[in-house]
Amino acid sequence: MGNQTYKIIIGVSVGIAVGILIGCGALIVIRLYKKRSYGQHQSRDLSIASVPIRVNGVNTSIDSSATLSGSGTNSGFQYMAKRNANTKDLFASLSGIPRYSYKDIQKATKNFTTVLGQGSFGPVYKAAMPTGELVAVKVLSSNSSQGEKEFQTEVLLLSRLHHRNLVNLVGYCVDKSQRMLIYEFMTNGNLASFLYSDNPRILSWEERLQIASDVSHGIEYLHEGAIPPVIHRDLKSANILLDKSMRAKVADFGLSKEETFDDRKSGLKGTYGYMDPDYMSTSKFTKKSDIYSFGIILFELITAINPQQGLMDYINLAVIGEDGKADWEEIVDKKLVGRSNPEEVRLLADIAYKCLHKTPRRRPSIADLTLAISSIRQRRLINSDTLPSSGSDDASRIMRRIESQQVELSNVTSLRSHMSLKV
Ligand SMILES: Nc1ncnc2c1ncn2[C@@H]1O[C@H](COP(=O)(O)OP(=O)(O)OP(=O)(O)O)[C@@H](O)[C@H]1O
Repeated sequence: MGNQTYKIIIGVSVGIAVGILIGCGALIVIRLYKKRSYGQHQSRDLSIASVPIRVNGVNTSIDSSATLSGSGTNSGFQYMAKRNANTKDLFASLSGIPRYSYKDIQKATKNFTTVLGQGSFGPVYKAAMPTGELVAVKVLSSNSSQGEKEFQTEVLLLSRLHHRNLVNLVGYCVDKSQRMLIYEFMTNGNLASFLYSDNPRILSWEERLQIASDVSHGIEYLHEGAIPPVIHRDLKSANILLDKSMRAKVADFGLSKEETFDDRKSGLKGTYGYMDPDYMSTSKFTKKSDIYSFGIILFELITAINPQQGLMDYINLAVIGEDGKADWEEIVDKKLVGRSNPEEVRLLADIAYKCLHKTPRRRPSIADLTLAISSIRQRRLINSDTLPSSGSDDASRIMRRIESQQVELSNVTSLRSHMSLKV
């Protein structure tokens, strides 16, 4: 009897021990499996995030594993280039857009004679392709440290993103050490040159509203049309290009460059005057940082004051008006006085100001902004008989107020530079 009980106890104990062992083993297997599939999911996300895919219906999907090494210092192209010395073929197969030889471009640019501009990437030349199509050729300077990476980003991105408000990439050149990007030609150059240079051509209020609307559509496509979404990171008036009908397109994405801010090498990307203060303090760049930059562009359209030369001070002066409310009339571009509808200016400035909210999540989304801008334009169509509404008395009163604001602004700016000299 005692012996029987002893055997039962041993049997039950062995059974429990085996059960526990099997249970632990199963747990370990499940955890390992979960970890592996999470890792695969993460790396798939990374590869997708580094290569946005357009949603225009054309099947341009590429093997995302080709870009897996896009994270870190090696881009997908570099990784593939190591596996295959023939980089030209790789670009062709990955981007799906035409590749040209150096000789083709040399001929099309008439040996690089007509310079359209100079960016941090290198010079931009005008060219005529054999089909007669006019294009702009961006030549990557050999001393551009960020250049190769930016070049690859631009080709990968732009070959997938197509929208009427984005500057189209129509070709590229990879020929020995030469790297060039070929874009559709934008006859009227960049928006900044209309606002800040001695350009005699004045942008009308209607044109400014149209430009605001075009840009918001371009950003809306990047933020909400592309899968996964694309954040531009360097929205500014110099990156808004105008075609022959003064319709605007967003340019230069993928080419965001390392810039120093406040003379400190910070690794922040973007351009001083357009950078979201929240991004500068957290280093976290979101769609709402693009919204901030778009708000600055809207204020540029309203005021024609350069963000790198006191635009924010100017805006703040208007906000601390006598009654504590913003007085946007005081900051409108002098060239628009008597030629714009003050109510429309106020509506656009209110929208722009919301984009600058210090808390990113309280800034509007690009879809909200597109809608708001289009409602100003619709309102304009409905009320077209009654515009412009400011009479000549009104106009000279507004002009005097703008002038006094500008004096105030130059006082603020000189006080600031005086103080920074002392520090
Ligand atoms: N597709 C184009 N059509 C016509 N002109 C162009 C085109 N692309 C660029 N340009 C001209 O060349 C200039 C330089 O362009 P690029 O994009 O290289 O530099 P950026 O945007 O002005 O400066 P950064 O590179 O520092 O941001 C532009 O300001 C514009 O005037």
